[in-house]
Amino acid sequence: METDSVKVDSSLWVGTKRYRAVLSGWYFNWTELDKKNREKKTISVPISEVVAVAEGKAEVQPQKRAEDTDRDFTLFYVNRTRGGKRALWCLGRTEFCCPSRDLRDQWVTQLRTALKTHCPSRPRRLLVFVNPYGGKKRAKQVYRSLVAPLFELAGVSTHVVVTERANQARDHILKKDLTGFDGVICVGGDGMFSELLHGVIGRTQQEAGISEHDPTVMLQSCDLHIGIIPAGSTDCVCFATVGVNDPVTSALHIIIGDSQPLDVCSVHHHNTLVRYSVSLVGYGFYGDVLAESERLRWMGPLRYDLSGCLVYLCNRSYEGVVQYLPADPQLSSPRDNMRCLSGCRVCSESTEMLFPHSDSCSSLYSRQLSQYSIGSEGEWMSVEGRYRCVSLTCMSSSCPRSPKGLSPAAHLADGTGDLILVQDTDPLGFLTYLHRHTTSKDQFDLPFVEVHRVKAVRFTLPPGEEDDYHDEERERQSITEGAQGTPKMACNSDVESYGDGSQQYLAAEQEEPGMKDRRRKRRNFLCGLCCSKPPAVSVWNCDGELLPYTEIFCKVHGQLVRLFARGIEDEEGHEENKSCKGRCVLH
Ligand SMILES: Nc1ncnc2c1ncn2[C@@H]1O[C@H](COP(=O)(O)OP(=O)(O)OP(=O)(O)O)[C@@H](O)[C@H]1O
Repeated sequence: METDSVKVDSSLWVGTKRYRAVLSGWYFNWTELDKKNREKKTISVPISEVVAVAEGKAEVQPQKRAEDTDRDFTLFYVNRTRGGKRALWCLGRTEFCCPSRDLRDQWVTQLRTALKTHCPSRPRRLLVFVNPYGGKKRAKQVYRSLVAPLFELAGVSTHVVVTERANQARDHILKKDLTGFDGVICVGGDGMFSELLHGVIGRTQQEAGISEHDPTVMLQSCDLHIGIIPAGSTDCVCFATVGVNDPVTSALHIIIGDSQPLDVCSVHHHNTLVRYSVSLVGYGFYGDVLAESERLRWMGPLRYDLSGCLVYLCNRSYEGVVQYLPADPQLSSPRDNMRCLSGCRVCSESTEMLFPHSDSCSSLYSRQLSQYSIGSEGEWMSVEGRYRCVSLTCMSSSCPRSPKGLSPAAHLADGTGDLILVQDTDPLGFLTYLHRHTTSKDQFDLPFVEVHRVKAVRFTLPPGEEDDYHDEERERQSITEGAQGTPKMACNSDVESYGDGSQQYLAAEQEEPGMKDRRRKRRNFLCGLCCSKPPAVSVWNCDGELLPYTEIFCKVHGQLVRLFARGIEDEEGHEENKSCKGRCVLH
């Protein structure tokens, strides 16, 4: 213990037990004392994980009760419990009784001062978007009963918008005055997160005067943090960045101002930005499953299982040419078994490479790295084949069903993505590949699977296939046009312009009728169990949205956005782990 930094040290009572309490440096500790003043068990709470300090015997809403007994104060803090194998966070609460009122006041003042000093980056004001129709339609209730009371307790003020239409949150962030907000929060699923992601990135580029349509441009990193309160039917981004899908855990990460940088992949078709992705850009199996599940939307979350089975039974594979720009293999590899956990060493070293000129990156190591990166983009590789699926992911994409995820050793913030190529194989082989996502077996240890750590990927159709593709696309478009007039595709005429800079392909409400037709058409396009003519092309699944293009260019933008999260804590609930020597410089 650093005795010179001790702020307060006194005896306190918790219930009938006497403790020695010490506030020193970054920690508040209380140690039980027996009748002979011998020290027993110590409880230690980092100041960074203190949620609030209240005078008297206080309780969190909705049973709020604040008895201002002269000599008591209540400490609220992050407490870890077990939710299966994962660490859930809940609100810890301890009432302390001091020998005098003066001492109580001294404790409260010093604890609050320590909070201000050690936690300057906590959010004070948040813009919250609640999707009342996401998941099981419980988002409003989840927010009201589990999250809002915690924000109030911690003194975080909020402006809450209950959305009335798709893309309202994105448009709000792109167009409205956000002065004074420290972050934007979604209460919903991955679709809502994607809205916030597009809004925050678009707005930042708009303010920086950067064109998002230029696939070669270096995008500006976003300062406005994004928080996710999971309340959707798919909450993969939350699971992969926090480790659990639990509204209280997420709310506590937001309150204490955790900050997790996140790589984002931009997807372009020629010179048009199509979408941003953080978890999956997938062609073949994953695209077909999404297309089929859209058709079965009326079934609710069950549709994913059914469409997965149907598409698996269809046994399809597709031709494609995949070009990729490999990442530096000396830093990490998708098969090195280094899971990206909280405080990840690979991510923190990558920060120095991604931002070599920032103040925190002036080490000799970073200067060498920046020399390495300048003018040495690396050589593009090219492979052509017939694939069951082609997937690019910027994170492990773990979820409750697949705790290891699509690429178990992928990193959240190293500026790379993992490209997984599953060549055409027999149905049993492909089933083995899929099944291994749910077991501890290595899904890449199969002869028909390749995985590469990459910075960019380009997908095109082989020369002969293009004609088939254009025939199918023309056929689809003529049907769409017949019903709707001009088809809604991400061409320049569909691009909305905001102010002087940012342009985004605005997907949902405008595009919805056209997309619906294309999806309706895909009922034929998806062949069923006994198709006479298998389709020549699949469709891209980009974080749960169908893309209207087959030929795309994807580029990974390192640490483009920041989430109120800290990555997955290891099984012991500690930040230090095999791949991390300490708290990451990113946090
Ligand atoms: N008020 C609203 N009405 C209709 N759609 C909305 C509304 N608010 C948001 N949305 C859209 O609903 C979609 C799904 O929402 P969300 O991700 O919260 O739930 P989900 O259940 O996980 O989604 P999915 O049904 O795709 O699995 C989002 O893409 C979002 O754009």
